[in-house]
Amino acid sequence: MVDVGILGATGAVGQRLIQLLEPHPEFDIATLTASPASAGKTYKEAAKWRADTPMPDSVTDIEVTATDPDAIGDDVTLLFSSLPSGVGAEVEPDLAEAGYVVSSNSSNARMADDVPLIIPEVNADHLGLIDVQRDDRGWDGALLKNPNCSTITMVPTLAALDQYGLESVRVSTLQAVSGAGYSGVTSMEIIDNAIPHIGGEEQKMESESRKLLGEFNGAEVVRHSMDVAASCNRIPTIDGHLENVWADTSDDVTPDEVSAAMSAYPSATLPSSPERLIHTFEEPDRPQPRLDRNRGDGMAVSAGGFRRTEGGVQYNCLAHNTIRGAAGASVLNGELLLEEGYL
Ligand SMILES: NC(=O)C1=CN([C@@H]2O[C@H](COP(=O)(O)OP(=O)(O)OC[C@H]3O[C@@H](n4cnc5c(N)ncnc54)[C@H](OP(=O)(O)O)[C@@H]3O)[C@@H](O)[C@H]2O)C=CC1
Ligand SMILES: N[C@@H](CC(=O)OP(=O)(O)O)C(=O)O
Repeated sequence: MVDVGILGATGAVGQRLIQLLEPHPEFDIATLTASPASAGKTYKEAAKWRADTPMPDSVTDIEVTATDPDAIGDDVTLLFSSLPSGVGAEVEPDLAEAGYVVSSNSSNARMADDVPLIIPEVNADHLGLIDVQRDDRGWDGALLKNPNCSTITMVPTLAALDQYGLESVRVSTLQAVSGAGYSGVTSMEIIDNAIPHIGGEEQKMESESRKLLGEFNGAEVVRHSMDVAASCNRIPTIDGHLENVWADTSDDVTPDEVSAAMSAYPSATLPSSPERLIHTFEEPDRPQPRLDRNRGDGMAVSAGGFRRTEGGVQYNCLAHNTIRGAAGASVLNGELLLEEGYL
């Protein structure tokens, strides 16, 4: 078993990380960190537990530490980070320099040239960028990232379509409130409403998807040439981001071929990867957040509503934003690091 720590363990994503790591076959939770206000308290004193399963007994009496290299034990090799991005930008490089391998969910440094941005089923080979990073920065540890939750939902479906020559992608999202965190959107703002703006989200979808589907040539990731434009919207669902995608391809492709290609797209064999990565539906009104977000224990992507367009195909896709889109994505990346010998 590998001793691991969770940075930002008291937050919404931190609690999901505890849910996923407590029963994990390869990882043992050894350290929990949070802000200076929580340091020194037991986890049950520091965390307002809001997850949908009880707080595991094994973490209740762990003393929460500060989030800095001196406060984290030497027995820990892997850190899962769910810090606010400003805090992540300050402390994650120090932790990697101090020898820890950091699998981070926070948005800072996702687009840095020597930081791998990984979805294991899509671009596991980009992990080789860690060797470039260690050479460049002289680190014994490492920093890798999972993408933004809306990007993770769409990219596996695009990866399945790329064989037909992806040229252009247009996407409009309907995002759940959990993506904004517990205090992110008030009930007065979102009930009986939809908010057609999520700061920075569109730019993240446009840039991260081209890095994820790019080619790693041993030195850098050459971005995919497709053109991506996004429009992001908040709606009053709790979990599960639904997205309407228009993808234009250089080759002619039928809706049936697209559905078959997504359905056949291979999953990985890591402990947290779902048996089937993309579930496809024939029913035109699926996937739906409430019905489909928990497929594959929240780690699968769903797609449906396939329709021919002038330049390619239109479809809808969905994933659980705080599992596949956040905590589960970081855990999967940790499993990949272990399998590939980076721990
Ligand atoms: N992949 C994705 O798309 C998603 C990513 N996220 C990202 O994950 C991160 C966490 O989000 P979420 O869990 O909702 O946030 P929360 O606000 O719920 O939790 C933040 C955590 O960080 C800790 N923290 C706050 N300030 C500091 C500090 N100065 N030093 C150390 N620790 C600090 C908090 O500790 P304390 O309790 O002591 O304040 C808490 O544990 C964010 O970067 C968010 O953008 C979130 C959802 C989806
Ligand atoms: N912005 C996302 C969640 C998030 O925190 O994304 P990021 O990890 O890119 O900051 C949402 O609101 O649903």
